[in-house]
Amino acid sequence: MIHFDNVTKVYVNQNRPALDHISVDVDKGEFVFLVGPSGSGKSTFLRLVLKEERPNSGAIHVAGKDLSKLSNFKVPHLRRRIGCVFQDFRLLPNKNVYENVAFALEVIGKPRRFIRKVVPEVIELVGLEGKAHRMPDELSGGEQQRVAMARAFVNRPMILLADEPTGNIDPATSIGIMKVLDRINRTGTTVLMATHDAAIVDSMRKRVVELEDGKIVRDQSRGVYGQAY
Ligand SMILES: Nc1ncnc2c1ncn2[C@@H]1O[C@H](COP(=O)(O)OP(=O)(O)OP(=O)(O)O)[C@@H](O)[C@H]1O
Repeated sequence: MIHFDNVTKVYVNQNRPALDHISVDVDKGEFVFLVGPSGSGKSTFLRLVLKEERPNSGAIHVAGKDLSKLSNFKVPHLRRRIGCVFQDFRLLPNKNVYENVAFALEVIGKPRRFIRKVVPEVIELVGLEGKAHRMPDELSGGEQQRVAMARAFVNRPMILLADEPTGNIDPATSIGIMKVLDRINRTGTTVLMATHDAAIVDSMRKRVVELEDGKIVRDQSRGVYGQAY
């Protein structure tokens, strides 16, 4: 589903590569944690998957497509098939829960009847039933992140990228967020989550890919956050 072959990314005006000869394969339906210190290249990895950045060398395939051969006008199509969740939720503040989720489908031209059917289903999947008419500022941080996950998932993406989704959320609430991500993963969506949250990584026991200075220093199935010596 995601295939990096000897990928190097050096940002303009940086002498050190953000990613340095990275090769990794993520299969369809996998759940992978991307861990590593600040600046190790996690966000760069996610941006390359979305073709928000281009590598200096190496090849990237996402869902069978060679991103270097994907023309600019096809990039939005790729991004439609990849849901994204961020640390800071990024909800539309003047739209309620239902409208925030529905908007993701409206902008890609889905019919109203379809939207009316699937939005309530996804709101229920993330555990927000009964809160569809709340505005973002009437929700807790954990609830806002559930809305962001519903919005990312409502179009049934093949991949969900999550960049520090529990970064602004207390530990007890984070467990609920991870249950939702796990539920999304169980529908067959490949989940790639960059995180510093050791407790979450240790409790989930999923594949862990660790970056350090742009290099993969560990790739462990059913892994933990820190190195298991
Ligand atoms: N747009 C950019 N321009 C120049 N350098 C950048 C840019 N984005 C990231 N970098 C550099 O690339 C390296 C990797 O950064 P990246 O954001 O991928 O790390 P990260 O592991 O996601 O860090 P964090 O955990 O703090 O989010 C760092 O040295 C960073 O300073």
